[in-house]
Amino acid sequence: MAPETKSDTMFDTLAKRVDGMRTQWRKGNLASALELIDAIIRDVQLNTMLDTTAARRDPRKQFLTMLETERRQINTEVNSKKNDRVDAQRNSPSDPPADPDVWSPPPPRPTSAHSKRIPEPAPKNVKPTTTTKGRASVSSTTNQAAKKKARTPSSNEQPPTDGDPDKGSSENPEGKSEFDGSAYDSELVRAIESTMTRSSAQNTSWDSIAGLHDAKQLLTETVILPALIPHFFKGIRRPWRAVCMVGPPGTGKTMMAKAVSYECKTTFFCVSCGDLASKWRGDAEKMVKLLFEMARFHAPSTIFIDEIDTIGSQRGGANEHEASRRLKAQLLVEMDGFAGEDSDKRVLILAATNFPWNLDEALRRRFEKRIYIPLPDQAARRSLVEQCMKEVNVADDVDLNVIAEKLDGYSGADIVNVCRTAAIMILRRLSVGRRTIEIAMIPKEEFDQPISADDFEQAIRTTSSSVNRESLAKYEEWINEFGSV
Ligand SMILES: Nc1ncnc2c1ncn2[C@@H]1O[C@H](COP(=O)(O)OP(=O)(O)OP(=O)(O)O)[C@@H](O)[C@H]1O
Repeated sequence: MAPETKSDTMFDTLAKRVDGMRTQWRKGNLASALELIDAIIRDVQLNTMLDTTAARRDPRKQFLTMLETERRQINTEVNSKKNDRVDAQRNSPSDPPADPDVWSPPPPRPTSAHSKRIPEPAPKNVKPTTTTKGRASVSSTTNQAAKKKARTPSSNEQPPTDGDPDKGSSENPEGKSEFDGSAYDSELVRAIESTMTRSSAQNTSWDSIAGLHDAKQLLTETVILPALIPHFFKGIRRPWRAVCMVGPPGTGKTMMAKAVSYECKTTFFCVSCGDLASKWRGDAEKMVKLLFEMARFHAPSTIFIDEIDTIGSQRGGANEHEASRRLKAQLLVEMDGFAGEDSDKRVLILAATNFPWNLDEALRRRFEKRIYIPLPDQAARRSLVEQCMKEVNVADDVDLNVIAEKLDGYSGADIVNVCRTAAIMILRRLSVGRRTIEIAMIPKEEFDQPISADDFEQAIRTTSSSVNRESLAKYEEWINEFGSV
């Protein structure tokens, strides 16, 4: 039997998540099933690990196709439920209207019918599933949705006209807004949809990020305060709309973007430019347009563009592909276009790059704020180790200040890695001289032995920092020249 690879393990984990999603689906928790499947699709799309060998490429693609087909089926169920509800309301006018903000679970269905309709998970040897093209729509439960609901026209009012800002949208019977993507290929709408996380599903808070006080302060001024005291952020004090985070890999740039979205309760769109530039090469320009359109529709929104350097690298170079050129041009147009919009349609762009020196000059200028997300300092390292170890026993002889000192030069992601390694050292110790079955028989309490200073020592020795020290000087040089805080 072939040895298990990392991508096998990953497929297994994904299969478990698919099972969880299907359980929600079976129970009729469609909103929750949709959120779960969105997250799975996004992770599969982002997870290049699943693509590491040519042999895996097809299963991954088929897995995605299968997920997308299921996603459409759930959406169809959502829509048919809405229609049922409308019909029911029409037929019994004396009934009080259902509260649109309250999700009422549908009656349970016979399991047999469902097990027939929902295909069994087969992520490892997925059978190809045919995709259907058609109109796709995106639902969201943002604050904006509630605002839109408040101004829903009555049935005898005219639908929005060309000049209406809600053009391209429609209201469903629950009062939640739906983005009408009929002008675009449904594949594109689905791709953007899978990058979107509803505000209620965000779970990264400021407190979960160790250190980075300056960056947090700037982003608080940029996004959180303008939402709280809009009267102050007018005219010359208008809030910043585009911030670029620059720094070594694994320092928390993505976490910062998620936390901003969480703290501000905005709809979060997370796109990787690597994906835009490669997977959607022919359509990347349209993708950018659609992304901004959807973000405006679901405003307040945060668009997080990772690896901005791969799309925004120096223009006009000999290697610049025509498609990349058009993609960049579209991004510039969109960024200019939304700059003057009112606060009701707030869309914040947060970008991240590990290679700021590759950024196109015009694009660099559009990011009004360019901030450095450095390696964690001593206090941040200590706090991160403490945070990582809060679920496990740490021996009294462990001095977290000493550990933090030894981790100088490590990124946040490296530190998490070291802590995980230290935390499983106990398993390595207990495994010595034992067969697998004997390890399985070890009483649970034995695993609860505290993690010792020696465990940390070994973990640090075997886990190197992923950050190249020479590159640190380069970041500092760039930020001194182009930084804006
Ligand atoms: N300051 C931090 N506080 C807490 N956790 C952190 C911090 N920095 C990094 N991490 C950990 O590292 C992981 C990776 O962080 P993240 O993806 O935000 O880094 P990044 O800067 O966006 O990396 P890249 O540039 O490679 O995309 C996080 O999931 C988290 O576990």
